[in-house]
Amino acid sequence: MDRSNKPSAIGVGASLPQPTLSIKDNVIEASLPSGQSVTVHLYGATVTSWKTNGKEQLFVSEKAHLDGSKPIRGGIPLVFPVFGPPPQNHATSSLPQHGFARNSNWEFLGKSSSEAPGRDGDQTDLTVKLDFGLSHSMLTEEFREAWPYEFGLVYSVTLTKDTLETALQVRNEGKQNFEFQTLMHTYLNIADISDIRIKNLESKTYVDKTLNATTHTESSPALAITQETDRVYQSLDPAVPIVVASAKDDQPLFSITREALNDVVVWNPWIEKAKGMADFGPDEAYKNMICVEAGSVSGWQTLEAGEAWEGAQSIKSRL
Ligand SMILES: O=P(O)(O)OC[C@H]1O[C@@H](O)[C@H](O)[C@@H](O)[C@@H]1O
Repeated sequence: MDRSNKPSAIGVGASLPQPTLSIKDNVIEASLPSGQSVTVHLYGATVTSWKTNGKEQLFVSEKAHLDGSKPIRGGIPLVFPVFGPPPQNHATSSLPQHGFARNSNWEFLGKSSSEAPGRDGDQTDLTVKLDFGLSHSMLTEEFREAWPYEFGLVYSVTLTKDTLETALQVRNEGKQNFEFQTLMHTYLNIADISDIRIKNLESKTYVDKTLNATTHTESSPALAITQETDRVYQSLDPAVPIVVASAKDDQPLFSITREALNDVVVWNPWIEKAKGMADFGPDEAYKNMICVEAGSVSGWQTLEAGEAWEGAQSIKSRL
């Protein structure tokens, strides 16, 4: 993941095609000349579409609320500063499930283009990065009271020829330390849940939220999803990709590497839970999604006054 943000040398006085950007009704869309595109709603800075070769790579529920009345059911909602229901007697206790980042209005900080060396020698691959910001003063009064810390978030969404990268920087801009959890709640679009296997989780410890949060060790080298699944895999090596592979030919459909996000949640609501979610639809759509969520959620990150932390994921898709 090169997020060095080198300014584009091409395009200055040259006629090479450049990334395009559109901003309409609080929705930002960027496209690369090679055809890939990404869409981000300012509500939650939620990535709601990522297309490569005209194919949608992210799942969004047909019943998702896109009007800012509810976190968006699909794409990549961002979880911060607490994952799941907040614990009692903690600084996050008064916040809603998964915190406030996914249900706050972010600001668009701008677009930057950069060039990466092309795969075939002298060719250059363009990338486009979109930055979004959220800080204490932008929160609703209710959230400001529930979590009264001076923080700054910068969320960067970078589109390359074959990857989507999302990076979150958390800054403590106040005088007191705070604790946080964060997670990129990625809904991957798949043709059929019975045709995928999740690899590189074998021998890893996980908490099974469908079994009273008991701890287990993964025995499968290629995990099939055959029922409601809600597992928090812990202490993974972020450089080892989590691979969602096709069961038919064992080829990767998605490959996810991370930086400083050592936990991975695997979630599929399955039949009954899907039916029970008012914003999930159609009912059968649980077959077309798998959430593989890179995060830092099994403990708390403590951020001291003036300090910053950064975590990131890079999702590569089969083109
Ligand atoms: O319905 P929400 O708040 O978007 O959460 C969806 C799921 O998100 C997952 O990350 C959690 O592990 C699940 O327990 C939860 O059900």
